[in-house]
Amino acid sequence: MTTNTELLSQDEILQQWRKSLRPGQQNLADWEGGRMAISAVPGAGKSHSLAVAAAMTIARHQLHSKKQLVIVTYTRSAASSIKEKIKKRLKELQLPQSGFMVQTLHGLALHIASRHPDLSQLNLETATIVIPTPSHRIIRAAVEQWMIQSPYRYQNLLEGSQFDGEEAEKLRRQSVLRTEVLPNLAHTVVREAKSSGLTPQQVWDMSEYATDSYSILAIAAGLYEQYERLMRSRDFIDYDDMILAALRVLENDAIRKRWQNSVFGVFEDEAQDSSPLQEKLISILANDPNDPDLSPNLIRVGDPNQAINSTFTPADPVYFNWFCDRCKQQNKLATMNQAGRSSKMIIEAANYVLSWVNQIWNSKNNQTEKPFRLQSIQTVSSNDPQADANPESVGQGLEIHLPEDIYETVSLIEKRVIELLTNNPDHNAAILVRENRQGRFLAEKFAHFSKEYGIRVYEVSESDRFSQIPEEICKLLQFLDRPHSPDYLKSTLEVLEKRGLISAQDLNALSTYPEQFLYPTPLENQPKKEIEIAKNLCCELLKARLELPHYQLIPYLGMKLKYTGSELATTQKLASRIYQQTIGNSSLKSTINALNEIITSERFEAVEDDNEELYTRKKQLTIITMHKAKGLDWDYVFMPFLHEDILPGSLRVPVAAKFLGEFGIAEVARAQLRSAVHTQYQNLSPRILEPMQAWTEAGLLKKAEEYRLLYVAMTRAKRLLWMSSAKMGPFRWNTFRSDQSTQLQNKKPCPVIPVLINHFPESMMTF
Ligand SMILES: Nc1ncnc2c1ncn2[C@@H]1O[C@H](COP(=O)(O)OP(=O)(O)OP(=O)(O)O)[C@@H](O)[C@H]1O
Repeated sequence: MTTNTELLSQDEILQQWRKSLRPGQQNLADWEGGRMAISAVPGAGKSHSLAVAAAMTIARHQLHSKKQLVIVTYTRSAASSIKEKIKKRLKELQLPQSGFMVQTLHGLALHIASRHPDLSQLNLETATIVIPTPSHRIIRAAVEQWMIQSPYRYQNLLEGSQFDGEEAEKLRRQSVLRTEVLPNLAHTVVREAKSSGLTPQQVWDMSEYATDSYSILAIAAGLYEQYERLMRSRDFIDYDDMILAALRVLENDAIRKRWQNSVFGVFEDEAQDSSPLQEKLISILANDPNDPDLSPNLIRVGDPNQAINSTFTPADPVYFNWFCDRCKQQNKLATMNQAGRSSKMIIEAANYVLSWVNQIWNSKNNQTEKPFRLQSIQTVSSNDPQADANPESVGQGLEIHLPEDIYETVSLIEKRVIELLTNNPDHNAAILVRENRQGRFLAEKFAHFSKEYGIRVYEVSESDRFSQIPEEICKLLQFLDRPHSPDYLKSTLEVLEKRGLISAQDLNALSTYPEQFLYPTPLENQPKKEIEIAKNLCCELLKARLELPHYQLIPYLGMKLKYTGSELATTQKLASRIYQQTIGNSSLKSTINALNEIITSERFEAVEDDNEELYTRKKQLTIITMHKAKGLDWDYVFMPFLHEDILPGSLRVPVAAKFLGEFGIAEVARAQLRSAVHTQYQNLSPRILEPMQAWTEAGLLKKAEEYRLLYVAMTRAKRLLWMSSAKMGPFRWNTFRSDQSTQLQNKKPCPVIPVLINHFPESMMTF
């Protein structure tokens, strides 16, 4: 492709490039303008062809800094990789590099908002960007405010489906509502409503259509309203505020036209992950300034079958699917269905899973969309330009094991990885897990690989764990500062439970009366063993508070939490930083304040942009979650612990919150908002589902997404896809201890395992 291009004319080079693309990819290169959707399969070369088509468009239309092509991607690393590809192509054509801009959606929004601070009302000099998780203090404060402002609704929740007025139960329910149910609800609805483009007032309006006894949507609207008020008063902004700020700028006719005049068109990658608000922003930019009814110059490329963020972000593949359907009616939908990444066997397995899942989505579920868009992956043609496209399978290509237990799983993987990476040191391998705890367990078991076999083991979630250290320490210090606060006691117990130091139990019951729990009188019944252990641990922590100077408390707590080597080092670093920061004003309170500041402002920087090349080095075994594996590939992919209770799993009502009914309020609110937005999108009046109906819908959406996650994971493999489902495993991974003290239980395999074995009998490796 790059040979001898100096001798060719620009037209000839463009022709060559076009020829180097696969049939589906060529649609992108042939685009002349208007709206277009490209629905692609995993490994189809979306980013590759988007970059080629972008360079061709820039050349054909002679774009420049005042008339640019805007390319939008979802992560900063994807943005920089596409940018490099386009630059290289333009260089070949000897064209300047100024006719385009590659941005993440939020980067683009900030770019627009910061140019017009008066219109965007966004002052980046003073504003702090926050990610409001349920435990974030802004969410907690919104909940407290709401409780004061809506005593009647709060009382109604407290009474739940039945209540006999008993004091201890009342206190327990208060704790559950204040520290679990309402923060979760606030977090979910703020995210869902805001990125769907709804204001608190619009959620209030929707709630008028609801008929449930708690008025869940009215509670949601109230929480959202409080959140917005608090954010404004503290000069905080969240990610959606950036997009809203850009949209406010573009409401101004003259400014909007100026922006539209400077944008030739917009190409969007990973379009299945867009929220309605994001779609709105790029559509406005892509519109013709003089005729908004004209089809916008907008290409959206995505794979709806790889939408795996919809249960924790408001992205929803339904919007991209609708966009595809709209384009299809106008003959503007193209598909990229050839992919060169995987061997034929792996492609067949992935295709089979896709069609089987859609098939079992039986008539009872026919209200919800099917999990997958029906498109099967095809192998590429024999003259495909991709090197080693559809490589030969290694072993059986698909190998399925049913080990006796998770420990046998470990030895099977160990044997296979050592054999494969020793014989093929240029190749790489990954174990894809559903939960971080599984990854931790495997990383511990394989820690000796590097020394004994020269195989590097790289556990990706390690850095995530480090970023939780300040928060965990802070929670414990708050408890030491005010041990009689039920909230602080509960957060401490949660940390201890998460770290496997106490067993899983109803923490609300323990924390309702801190005094009684910490210092029981001899008259009280002998507590159960697990409660005794929790109590003793808490008392030990309190004792240390009296005995140690407070600057030594942080390393002490790190030790008590059984942090390992590098975690301890991080704790030490944290301690010395806090020490520096609080010199001259050193007290437990100032330490907590300093920690709080680190937690609020730095989470944001810790996100994203880890170097993806580190994940795919040769002779390395990467241990990574299925979510994080998206967009990457390895020669050998291992997927252990495929059990039905996790994949596809099901939604559960937490025991502590059962007094509210047989549904989770946050999930219900989200499903209600979602269906209301969908009906509005289709210009109908909002349809608000009944709570049980919404709960069922939420459960189906979760299952559908889990199956898509499985599909994403399977399609990461190039030469070997190794899957297993052990017969015995832990009841739950988050309370599992790897010292073999946890009793294992019988586990049911993920339903696709028997289906795959049945269809591909030669893949079954356990006899
Ligand atoms: N026409 C082509 N010529 C040469 N190489 C290609 C072509 N199309 C795709 N490729 C190569 O195929 C590989 C996969 O492409 P890419 O990573 O863009 O796929 P993708 O569609 O983003 O996959 P996924 O969505 O599964 O992550 C890349 O190495 C890319 O360079």
